This record gives sequence, structure tokens and C-alpha cells, in this order.
Amino acid sequence: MNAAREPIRCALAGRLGRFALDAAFEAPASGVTAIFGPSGCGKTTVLRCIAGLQRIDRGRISVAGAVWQDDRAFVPPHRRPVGYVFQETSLFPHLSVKGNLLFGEVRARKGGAAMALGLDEVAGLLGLGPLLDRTPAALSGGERQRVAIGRALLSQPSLLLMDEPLSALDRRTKDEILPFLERLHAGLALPILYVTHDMAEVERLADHLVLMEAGLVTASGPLAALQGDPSLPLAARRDAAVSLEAVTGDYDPHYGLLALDVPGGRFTVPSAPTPAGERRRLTVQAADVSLALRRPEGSTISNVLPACIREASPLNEQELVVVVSLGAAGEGARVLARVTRRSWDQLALAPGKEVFAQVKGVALAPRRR
Ligand SMILES: Nc1ncnc2c1ncn2[C@@H]1O[C@H](COP(=O)(O)OP(=O)(O)OP(=O)(O)O)[C@@H](O)[C@H]1O
Repeated sequence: MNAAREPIRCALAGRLGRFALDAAFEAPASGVTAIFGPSGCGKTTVLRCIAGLQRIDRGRISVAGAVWQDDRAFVPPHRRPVGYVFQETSLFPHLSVKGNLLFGEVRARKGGAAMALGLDEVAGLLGLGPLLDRTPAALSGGERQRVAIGRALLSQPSLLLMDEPLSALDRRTKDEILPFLERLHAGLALPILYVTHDMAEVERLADHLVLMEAGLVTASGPLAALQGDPSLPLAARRDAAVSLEAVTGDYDPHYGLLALDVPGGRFTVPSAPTPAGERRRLTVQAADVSLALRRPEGSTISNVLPACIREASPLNEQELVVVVSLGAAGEGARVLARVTRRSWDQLALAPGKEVFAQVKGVALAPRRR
């Protein structure tokens, strides 16, 4: 196997004071793996161990085929090709944005790294071109974070570690910076481990998910598989959702509606004109999906997709979360529907039953991939 395509393998066990960590997972060699869990569950500690900033007794870490830690070896932090972006960034105040960016590159050159990414490419990806001559004092919080990400990328890492990079920013600034992160994801093959406790960031950025709780990894796998697993706590959240990979189809210019194909079905959503054949991510909230036995007539709901009930799990006294797979034979993508127990009983719903899954088009906002 090509070493660069080997997954990131991480198994960390041991104690840090009173905190016990026992975290093992694999992450794909490209794309974004989100590490998600409540405050204090050990997410930052995992990143620090991977960067070599924290040493834990029983640790095994390998990245792109290189062993960074095992029973015999411990590669010191400055020899690990990682870029690290923190919640709050400290840029060098006396250097321009360009000087800050090049600082990472100069270090990488001294270390003999292959220059896979240049200043122009990174500045282009992160929209930093107009800011290059400014000093950090003249930047907004979101701009500073973009510079920090650029500096980390120019150090030519094999792995980018991002620890809640947006959590110090307000909602509007977050929304400004997320499209840049989506562009990084689309434009770079570099694997990213992304720590967050914001599910909206997970839904927009992650391909793979590692769930943590109290020092343990409780689940790890492709995002949609974990979102759609009713045995995991994600499905019981009020904002439970499944993120589907879609491809754009026909665009109706008269009504401004875009067709989005996912395995087993086609959604229609309001959208600006978009060419066919582009990848989009479509996050379908469980609370926006209803189920019907027959295709409804005279309804404003624009998405009515044949589907098959796979399983259901009670959420509380009143509600269930139902897993349905799209397509007449139920061979397609899985989504969740949150329904009341009364509806479940009145419609005599059950696993194996063929239904129609209904979603309002206006509830869906496709995101670029
Ligand atoms: N070097 C250390 N010595 C002792 N305890 C530590 C050490 N490092 C971390 N801890 C403890 O480990 C636990 C996990 O901390 P960590 O920062 O990894 O959690 P987190 O999931 O990133 O939390 P948050 O989302 O709040 O940042 C905490 O209880 C912390 O106090």
C-alpha cells in the first residue's frame, strides 16, 4: 500500500493525573475526521498526544505509514510533520500577514520537507491575497484564524490538527470562515483531525467521525453511518440529522429549484443556478422528515421519496426516531425521521414497511463539497 494512503492509527491508554484515557481509532488518510464529545472528554488530550506535546504510557500512533509512537519509539514534537491550529491564535505581531505565513514555510524548508503547498495556493484557498501586507493588529478574529490555518499549511504537514478553531468566533464570523474550510477540504488531500463540540461544524466539514465520552472513544466511522445509528446518542439529539453526499442534477430557472441526487432518491431544493454534476452535501434533519403511507396529493411538500423503514428506537414517552432507507426497494441512503408514538401506532408503521419520506424543500440547504 502507498504509505501516504495508510490511515492514521491511534491507540492511547494511560492516566494523566486523575484523568483516564483509553482512546483507539483509525482515521482515513484524507478528508476531515471530526473528534466530537462533551467538554473534558479528552479531545484536546488526544490531539496533544498525536502532536507529541503530551506523552501517555501506552501509546501507538502512526501517520502515513510512519510510527510516531509505540512501545519503543517516541518521535519528539518538532520532528512530527503536523500543523496545529488552536482556538485562539497567536500570530507574530511585528510581522505582516505574509511574514507570518512564510514563517511556517521557512521552518519546513529547514526541516527538508517537500514543498507541496506554496504561498500563492494557500493564500488563494483561504482568501488571504488582499491581506498579505497587513499586520495582525489590523485583522478581524476570523481573518486571524485564516492566517493561522495558512501558516500551519505552509509548514507542509502530513497531518493538520485543528482544536476548536472556530469556537472563539461569533456565529457570523464562523459562517464567514466555514466556506474557506470547505474549500480546503475540497482542494487538499491532507488529512485533518478537527476537534469540535459544535454539531453544525461536523455536519458541514466532516467525512469521518470519532465520538468521545469520558476518555473513551465510543464510536468511530463514516459520518452518515454514525449519524444514522439509533443506538448512538447522536440520533437522540433534538438536532439529529444525516448528512448525505449528493450530486447536482437539472436546474429549473423558472422556479429556481435544483435537483440533487442521492443514492436511492432525488431531492429538489431552492437554489441559485448551479451546473449539473457538482458534489454537494445535504444535511437532512430528523425533525424535518415525516412519513406517509401513500404519496400525498395537494401538498406543498416538494420532496416525497419512496422509502423503507429499517428500524425505530424510542426517544422518550412521546416520540421515536425511525431509520428509513430511500428507494422503492430501500436500497439507498439512510435518513432519520422523528415521529410521535401516536403516528407510529395509527399508521401501523413497522420495520420492513414501505412508506414515503417527506421533506420540505425549504428545510434543505445544500453545501459545496
Ligand atoms: N497533563 C494533564 N494532567 C492531568 N490532567 C490532565 C492533563 N491534561 C488534561 N487533563 C485532564 O484531562 C481531561 C480532558 O481534558 P481535555 O482538554 O482533553 O478535554 P476536551 O474534551 O478537549 O475538553 P474541552 O472541550 O473543554 O476543551 C480534563 O479533565 C483535564 O483536566
